Amino acid sequence: MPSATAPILITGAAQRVGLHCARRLLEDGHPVIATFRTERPGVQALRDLGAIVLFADFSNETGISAFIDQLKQHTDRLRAIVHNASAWLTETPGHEAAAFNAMFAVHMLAPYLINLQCAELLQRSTPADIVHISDDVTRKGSSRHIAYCATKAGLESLTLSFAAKYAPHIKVNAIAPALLLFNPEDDAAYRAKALAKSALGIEPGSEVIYQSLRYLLDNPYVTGTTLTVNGGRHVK
Ligand SMILES: NC(=O)C1=CN([C@@H]2O[C@H](COP(=O)(O)OP(=O)(O)OC[C@H]3O[C@@H](n4cnc5c(N)ncnc54)[C@H](OP(=O)(O)O)[C@@H]3O)[C@@H](O)[C@H]2O)C=CC1
Ligand SMILES: Nc1nc2c(c(=O)[nH]1)N=C([C@H](O)[C@@H](O)CO)CN2
Repeated sequence: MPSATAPILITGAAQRVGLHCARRLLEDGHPVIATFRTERPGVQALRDLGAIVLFADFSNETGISAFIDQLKQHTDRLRAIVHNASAWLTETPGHEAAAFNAMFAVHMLAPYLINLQCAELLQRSTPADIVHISDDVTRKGSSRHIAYCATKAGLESLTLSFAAKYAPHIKVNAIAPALLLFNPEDDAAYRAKALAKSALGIEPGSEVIYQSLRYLLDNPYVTGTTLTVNGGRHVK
């Protein structure tokens, strides 16, 4: 049975994968602290389910530090931290640096500062985990999402470094999905092309990430690992 005292922090939980995992963690008996940036129906749904829901804008150090201060006013311990918040931005002409900085902040600076400044909260829980949500695209790069891919690759580097730094008390791992959920604006041609990239050829949905998260939380002998959840893109 999960600890009834130490909550699990999951970032970017207003919608889609983060919201699903927050709901599933609550169903499994974990107290949850969820972050949101934009008020969406899912935010109120999590409040109604008993989660502590905190505003967090990880766009810069000021916002990240403000969140950390707010978090520590709500709990003195954590069972796990799940870094799910993410921006999937392309290289828009004239806005490349802004996009890079935005994704560097949310994919690397926020996990880096939160992991450093909140480790004391994880030290008060046994077991204790950090999980980074990365992307299978780091395996080979992306010509259309260069900065996104680079910052997710940086997140996977943080996995290795923090796994070494925090062993043996805190396990640190990553999950690297490929296509999970289409976005509403994805047209039929894009969807067909994306599905054809994997051997299994499906849009699996968010549950495959919760299954992966559950494995990492429950397994006492896995750290410094990135779980590939990509439908077999690498064998296609
Ligand atoms: N969906 C997929 O097919 C795939 C997803 N992934 C990864 O899985 C994870 C979940 O994906 P998905 O659910 O689609 O993610 P979303 O694109 O829905 O983003 C999740 C949340 O991150 C929040 N966010 C973005 N930027 C910031 C910021 N600067 N500060 C605070 N919060 C921010 C968004 O907040 P707001 O509500 O304000 O926009 C959003 O609700 C991500 O890490 C993603 O990179 C990897 C491969 C495939
Ligand atoms: N933050 C996000 N990251 C990613 C998303 C998304 O919607 N939000 N979507 C993808 C795609 O599904 C891609 O995996 C399909 O080729 C990647 N990352």
